[in-house]
Amino acid sequence: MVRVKTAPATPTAPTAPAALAVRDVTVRFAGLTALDGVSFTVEPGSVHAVIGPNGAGKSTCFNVLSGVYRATSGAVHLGDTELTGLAPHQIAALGVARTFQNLALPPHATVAESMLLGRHRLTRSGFLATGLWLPSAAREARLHLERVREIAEFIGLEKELDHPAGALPYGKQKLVELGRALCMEPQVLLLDEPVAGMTADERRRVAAVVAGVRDSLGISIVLVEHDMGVVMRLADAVTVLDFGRRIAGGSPAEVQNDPAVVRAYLGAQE
Ligand SMILES: Nc1ncnc2c1ncn2[C@@H]1O[C@H](COP(=O)(O)OP(=O)(O)OP(=O)(O)O)[C@@H](O)[C@H]1O
Repeated sequence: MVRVKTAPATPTAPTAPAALAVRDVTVRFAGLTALDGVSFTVEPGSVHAVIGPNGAGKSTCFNVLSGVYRATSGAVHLGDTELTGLAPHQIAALGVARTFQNLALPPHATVAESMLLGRHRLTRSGFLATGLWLPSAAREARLHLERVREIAEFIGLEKELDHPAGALPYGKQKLVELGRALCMEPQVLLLDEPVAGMTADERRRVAAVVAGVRDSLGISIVLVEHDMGVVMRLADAVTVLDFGRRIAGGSPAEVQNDPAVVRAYLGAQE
């Protein structure tokens, strides 16, 4: 008998704004439990911060959401679509875009070119059509560039579109990185310490852009961030981790006054 192998169904992105649900996720590295049965839900169109002292498991959580780490157990869903175990590019294609803590911009590319990289998965024309400069490819390239321009305006970088991204001040380079992620037209944006290493002015500017992404574009944001000022001002909900466990969750005001959170942070200072 000939057996016909059926390909596993390709997951499809939810069409309506969907919640990102993290359910009972555990990650173990050779004897160390970096995340221990962590659950939380990122509501559509909200900023959800994941905080905690050093080594609490924030980066591990971020890496599970973006597909860099595979959960030992538990599941992550975007709406009805399961993300657990998918590769980073598949998760990105389903509408979950990330930025990097360290800059990941190509060294000589302009701001426009760097942001265009984010359009890659939305590009229909193949390399051949683009290389031969066929009218359909030219039309498509124009549309993508228009969108890049709109997003650059949104994040306040329209004047720098033709500048080499690598020559911009650090704060603006981080905005280009955010712009590149927005160019993917995500439903969820994962931000890994977006204001780390910035001046007070740069921090304010990035915080305003992130608030705009939520308020004007309706994109959900998962924010892993050490800067409590930014977290408290921006977040709609906060999940607090300590030693890989979720020790508290709620509004910024609720977690700020939670004795378990105060203990975890005071303990971390000892
Ligand atoms: N790839 C890995 N291999 C082994 N252990 C790891 C790995 N990644 C993280 N860990 C360990 O898992 C625990 C959680 O680390 P993680 O980096 O997620 O914490 P964090 O909250 O992001 O810390 P920080 O605020 O210092 O960045 C730590 O004990 C860390 O040493």
